[in-house]
Amino acid sequence: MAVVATKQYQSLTQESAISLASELSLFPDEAKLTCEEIGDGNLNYVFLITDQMNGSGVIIKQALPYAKVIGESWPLTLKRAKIEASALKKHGEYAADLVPKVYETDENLAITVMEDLSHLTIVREGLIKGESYPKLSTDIGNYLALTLYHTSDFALHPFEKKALVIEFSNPELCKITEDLIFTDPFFDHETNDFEPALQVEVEKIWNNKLLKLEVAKLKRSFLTEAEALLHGDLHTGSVFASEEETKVIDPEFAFYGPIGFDIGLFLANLIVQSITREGKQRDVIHGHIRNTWTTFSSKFAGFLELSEFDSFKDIEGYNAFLLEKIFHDSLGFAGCELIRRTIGLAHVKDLDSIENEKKRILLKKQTLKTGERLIVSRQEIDSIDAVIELLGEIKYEYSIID
Ligand SMILES: Nc1ncnc2c1ncn2[C@@H]1O[C@H](COP(=O)(O)OP(=O)(O)O)[C@@H](O)[C@H]1O
Ligand SMILES: CSC[C@H]1O[C@H](OP(=O)(O)O)[C@H](O)[C@@H]1O
Repeated sequence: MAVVATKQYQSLTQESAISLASELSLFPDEAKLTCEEIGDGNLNYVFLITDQMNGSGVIIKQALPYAKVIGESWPLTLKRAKIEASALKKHGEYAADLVPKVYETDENLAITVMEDLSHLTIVREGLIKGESYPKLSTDIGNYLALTLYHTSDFALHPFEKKALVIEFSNPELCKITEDLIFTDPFFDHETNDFEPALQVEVEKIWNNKLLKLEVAKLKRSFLTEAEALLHGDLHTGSVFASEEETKVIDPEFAFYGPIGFDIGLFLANLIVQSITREGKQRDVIHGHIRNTWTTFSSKFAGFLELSEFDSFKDIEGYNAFLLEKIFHDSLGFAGCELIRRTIGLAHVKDLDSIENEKKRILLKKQTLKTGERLIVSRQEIDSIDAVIELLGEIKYEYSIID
């Protein structure tokens, strides 16, 4: 719904965000509103408007006509705001408790007005501090099964599914992923960003023909397999949580793509945490890795058995084939995410905030190696326990850092 249809796009300030909140009657007349821009992501403004009378708040997220982290030299479509709001609503139809409520949207202003989740913590930040989120992997496993199944050909009439593929066509944001995850890190490209101490490892990646062949296959899958409406950027910075709640935010990269992509990105960001931890601290992350996959796969398998639109659902072996394909795809996509978060344009705080240089470089090398192994060996890795075993092999080298 266009709430202020006559408005031309202008980027909001803290003052104009408050005026907009009043204009949209988001608060009672007597409210005393304050505003803070809290966006720490790469692309958008996020304004938190709070009523000082009772502490209640709303979020106004606004897309800029360029990528915030780069500046005006990287123009970017404002349509991403509509995609994000529509994806939140579509995923909310199936996983209402796991996404923020959307109150208003306005395409001209490229804004989404949504539920304030400030009582929760961004999972990446919390995990770095050692906080634990007991429900995280069950909730994300369920979110993945619910959103990916219910937007797929298994659950939708073919006409409805293809209409959604059109609605969620998101070429500019997909191009970012195609470049930053599936291409640039594997070539000597100007967007790459890594410490000189990684030069030898990076050049090995650039010269690894077998690795590049497998990345090419994964990129092709991303480009061509319109399996389900993906979140499109499901890293631990896109998840808010507490001990009781989990909410997935920021689906502006949503589009119809391969199911394993969302799973792989989430697993990769857990794997980064595993790599940065020692001893027993790793077990909780390994538990989340295992439980994300087992929750997703058991729920998704159950849904497949009930599919209204899959004529082959009772053919022996077919559902097992689907789950195996999703698993191997997920591992490959996880590998690409691990490599791009280490040497590509957009890094992760889990690794970059490690102050001890020797340790940081060693862990980045481990991350690159793990990414490479997941990509190249994904078809041979036959269970989530085998992934955890592979992570366990890192322990020995890790113990020689200090
Ligand atoms: N609904 C929300 N409630 C509270 N804070 C939010 C909400 N959405 C985003 N934020 C804050 O803004 C930050 C950036 O949001 P995000 O959607 O990830 O932006 P970007 O698209 O720029 O990556 C988040 O890390 C979080 O701190
Ligand atoms: C210049 S976009 C880089 C990177 O940023 C996005 O993440 P987020 O919006 O969560 O900060 C996405 O991962 C892109 O690949």
